[in-house]
Amino acid sequence: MNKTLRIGTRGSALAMSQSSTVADALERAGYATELVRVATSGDRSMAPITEIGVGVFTSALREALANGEVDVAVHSYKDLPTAPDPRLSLAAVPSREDPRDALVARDGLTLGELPPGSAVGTGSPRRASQLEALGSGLVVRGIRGNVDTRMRKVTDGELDAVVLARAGLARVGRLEVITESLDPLQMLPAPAQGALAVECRVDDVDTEHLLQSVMDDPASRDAVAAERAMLAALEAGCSAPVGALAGVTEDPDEDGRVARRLSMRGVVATEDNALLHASVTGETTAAEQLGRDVAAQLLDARAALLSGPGQ
Ligand SMILES: NCc1[nH]cc(CCC(=O)O)c1CC(=O)O
Repeated sequence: MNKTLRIGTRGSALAMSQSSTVADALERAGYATELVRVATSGDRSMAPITEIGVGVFTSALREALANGEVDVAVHSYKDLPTAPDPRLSLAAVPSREDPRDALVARDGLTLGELPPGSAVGTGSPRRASQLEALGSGLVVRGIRGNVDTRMRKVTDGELDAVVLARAGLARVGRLEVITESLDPLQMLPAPAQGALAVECRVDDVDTEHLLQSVMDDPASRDAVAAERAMLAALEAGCSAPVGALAGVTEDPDEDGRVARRLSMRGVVATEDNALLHASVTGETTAAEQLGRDVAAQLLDARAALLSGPGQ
């Protein structure tokens, strides 16, 4: 392929960093690239994410790709709607960044050190319900905006802390502001947090093969596939906040063959904000089924809870 690959990207610092990573990998492999900025409704609106809905950051980029304005689209995987777009192919899931959520707190404090009554900013119902479930008296405040806007609320003293994706801070070179990377035992990240989705048109097989061979990471792809399958199954069954994290380990068996195993945990909050957890382990070849198994366990636990004792 000797044409220049046009890579569609949002204009935010996070998006530019993500698309540059993809461009750099392609350039290193000997291909010419060009970044093309596409504005999205999510960038133009300051309304809470819970009101403007999923897909606000990704739909304009997907349209530009489907229309042929660009050849490649780079998304934060967790921002993509779970329904596949039949016009597009998920050509690559590059090696995932650290998926944990991160606390940025005043005076270097950790989550456990924040006194009762501390104001913690997040616009995410998933983060809010897991913070409240700690039982340490934290007061969750809704916030939005880019990384700098959110962190300024801590520097200005308006909030005691904010919770952000560690991957977002890593990508904009701000890891030093983190006062604690949150243990997934307490705070499960959003499904696919820290992963990128690199898409091309479904009929553009040359670009599809190129992206796959240059930057697909099967372990990241499988982990994220399990988490997203869990999310999709839960979306069908309830509208509650969802967290999930899968990991892939490679164990040589007795014959020296490498078995790739996937373990994952999931969490969902009930209407009255109790957390339900479930977990599963199995072969990576069944990644999506494993995700659906966790979702089924969570829906069963929720049904049992709602039907009450003795029924
Ligand atoms: N919801 C917005 C969003 N989409 C992707 C990231 C960070 C990078 C990632 O998780 O891949 C963020 C910011 C955040 O949640 O703090």
